[in-house]
Amino acid sequence: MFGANFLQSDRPDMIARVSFVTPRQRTPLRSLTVSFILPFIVKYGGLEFRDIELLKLKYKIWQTLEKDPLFAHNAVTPTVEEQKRITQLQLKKINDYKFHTKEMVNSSYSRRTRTIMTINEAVQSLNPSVSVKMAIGIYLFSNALLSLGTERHHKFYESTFVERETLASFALTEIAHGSDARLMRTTATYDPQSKQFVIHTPDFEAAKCWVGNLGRTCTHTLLFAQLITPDGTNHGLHGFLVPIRNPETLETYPGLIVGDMSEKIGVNGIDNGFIMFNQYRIPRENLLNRTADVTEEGIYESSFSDPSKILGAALENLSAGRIGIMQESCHSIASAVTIAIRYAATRAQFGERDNEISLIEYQLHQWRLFGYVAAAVVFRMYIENFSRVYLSIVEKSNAGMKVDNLSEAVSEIHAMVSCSKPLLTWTVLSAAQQCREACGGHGYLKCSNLGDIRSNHEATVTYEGDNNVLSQQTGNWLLRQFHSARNGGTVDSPLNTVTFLMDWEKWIAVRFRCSRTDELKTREFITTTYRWLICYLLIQTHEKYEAELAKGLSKFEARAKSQVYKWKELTKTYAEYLAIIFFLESLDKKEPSLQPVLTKLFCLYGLWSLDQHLVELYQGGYSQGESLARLLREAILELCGELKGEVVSVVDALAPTDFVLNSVLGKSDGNLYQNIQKAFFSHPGAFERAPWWREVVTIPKSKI
Ligand SMILES: Cc1cc2nc3c(=O)[nH]c(=O)nc-3n(C[C@H](O)[C@H](O)[C@H](O)COP(=O)(O)OP(=O)(O)OC[C@H]3O[C@@H](n4cnc5c(N)ncnc54)[C@H](O)[C@@H]3O)c2cc1C
Repeated sequence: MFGANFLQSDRPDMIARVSFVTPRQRTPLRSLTVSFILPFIVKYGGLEFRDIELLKLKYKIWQTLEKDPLFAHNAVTPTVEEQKRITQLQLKKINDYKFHTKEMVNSSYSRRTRTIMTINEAVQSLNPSVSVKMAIGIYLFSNALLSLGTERHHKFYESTFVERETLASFALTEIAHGSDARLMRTTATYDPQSKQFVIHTPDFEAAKCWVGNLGRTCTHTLLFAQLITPDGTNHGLHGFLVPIRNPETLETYPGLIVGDMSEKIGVNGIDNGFIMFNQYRIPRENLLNRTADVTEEGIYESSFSDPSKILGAALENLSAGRIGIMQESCHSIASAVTIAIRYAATRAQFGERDNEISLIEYQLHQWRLFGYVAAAVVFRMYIENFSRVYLSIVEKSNAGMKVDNLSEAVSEIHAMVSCSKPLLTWTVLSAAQQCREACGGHGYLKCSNLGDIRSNHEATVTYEGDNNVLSQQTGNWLLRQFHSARNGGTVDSPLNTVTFLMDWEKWIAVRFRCSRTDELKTREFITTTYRWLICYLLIQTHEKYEAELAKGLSKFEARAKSQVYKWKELTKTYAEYLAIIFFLESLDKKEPSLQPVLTKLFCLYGLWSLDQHLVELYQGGYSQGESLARLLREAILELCGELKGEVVSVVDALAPTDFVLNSVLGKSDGNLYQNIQKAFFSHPGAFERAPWWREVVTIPKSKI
């Protein structure tokens, strides 16, 4: 049995033998290696033994939903309205299945969150719209109630997270302001007479928009508005719990103009909406008041009595959603490369003397795809390892336990997430495109699923922080650390990601000295080169920024003028370095038999990524002459060749079940052409005369 189906293997007698399937053999892919794959999935799929329960949960969800007709795949894209209806019904059904058991609800923060992430991942790979609906409408909202609200909001937490009776939304973005949240113009003015907040939208430019679940379905929203007290003081953006619709009729309340944003270029199951408030009143208690409150009389009070808890809460709100996006991205890239690699293993084109060979035999095809397979593996282990670290810090902080250097850890995690979400989401987007092209014309079929994977993933580069804007925050943090190290101060890096900057002079003095490709295919070469690159880009970015300031520009202008080739390159490089070091930490804990293939994948990812930085490596004098570029590229091609025999098993270990993968080109049975034929022949109306034929033919006039 392949990949994800291993829990129900029907061939326990299979022998571990990683073989390469040529079209001549056309052995079903199914016959490869169970005993190789089983430990590979359990261990290498980012799952330690103690996570087996989560893995079982994921399969339970997939198997349950596969049997439910509501989750059957459509051969034809339904209308936008129908997609919204099905998505909402699917969400309701998932809630009814109660995958979120009572035990899970009452478990530790870390356990609970990892279970939620597992449920979300399982659902995302089937219908991303449902998982986004769930992530915003249930998890983000209930998390925000816990971290920004107090006891008085607990009943909403119960009805959303536990009972699943409330579906919410998250309203921050406005028509005229998205990335720059400070300038949002929706106001919440306190009225001491009625003890209510009056929410108001001054004009259409201040209408909240893009709000997922708002267009048709949510009953409440978590609204961010400028809090204004009766003395006219604006206290900045605060979170409010705002009722939107009658839960029994789904009619919007008077005082609101709510609309659906119509068709998007992906995730059309989500009803993104816009809203304008006309002096709309909500009770004073609906302010989420953990960090600040307004008294009945209208006095603003800030309650930063326990800063460590507040920081922990802030960390959770900022980062948890983005970590969720990264986990979902790991699933999307795994599905995309599974389809393309299985296709490449079974599809043959050209050859000498009529001996056709599989696409996977072509070096060009390997080079196009294997880097993304390596990225899929490295990212999964990175995010798994990083989530663990992150959740344990938040858990300790929320439990009031002492966390060393909490505020520094919060800043470091924020910097890490702010560049990693861009790296992962962008890489997955280009992987989906490359995989689509690697499957040729058949990849363009809807039933390949590559188009849906690509379009549904695309919005992740924009939401929860536009990638280009978000990653600038990483640059701020990195430059601060570098500035301190350069001036003899300390580097605040409790997670140890840039402690090496304390020795920046040592790292920047390193020079390329290799003469054989073997020397490049090592963790030492890859990590050392990345450290050199980060130091070099820090110096370059710092100097550029200082030069712009020296010209008389403001800090804002100087920062804007230092983005291209400097700041942006720096944050991307740091994100790749993070993936590498977190992967290596996990690798060392894996079973020895898995380490050779994982090491090859690691080296391929590292060198494939460094290939994109050759300009800086030469520009900064890390190497002179042709040998660095030549050896690096030779090493990449060697690794592609070395991985050719193992890559099918690697994607089998990454792949979800066939039902979830939902691709005619990527089925695990390897019967590519039979599966395409089945899809063509079963397509509704495939063999029928066009129903509109009369409109297009010219009937010859009778000559009689
Ligand atoms: C499918 C989807 C779902 C969404 N769901 C929600 C939701 O539920 N709730 C919600 O509140 N919002 C939601 N959003 C909105 C989303 O969060 C915003 O679109 C995002 O924050 C970017 O803001 P913007 O669209 O205003 O882009 P802008 O901020 O206007 O950016 C436009 C472009 O300008 C660039 N740019 C901006 N500033 C700079 C700068 N300083 N330097 C260089 N370049 C810059 C950006 O990189 C971007 O490419 C959703 C969006 C989408 C697409």
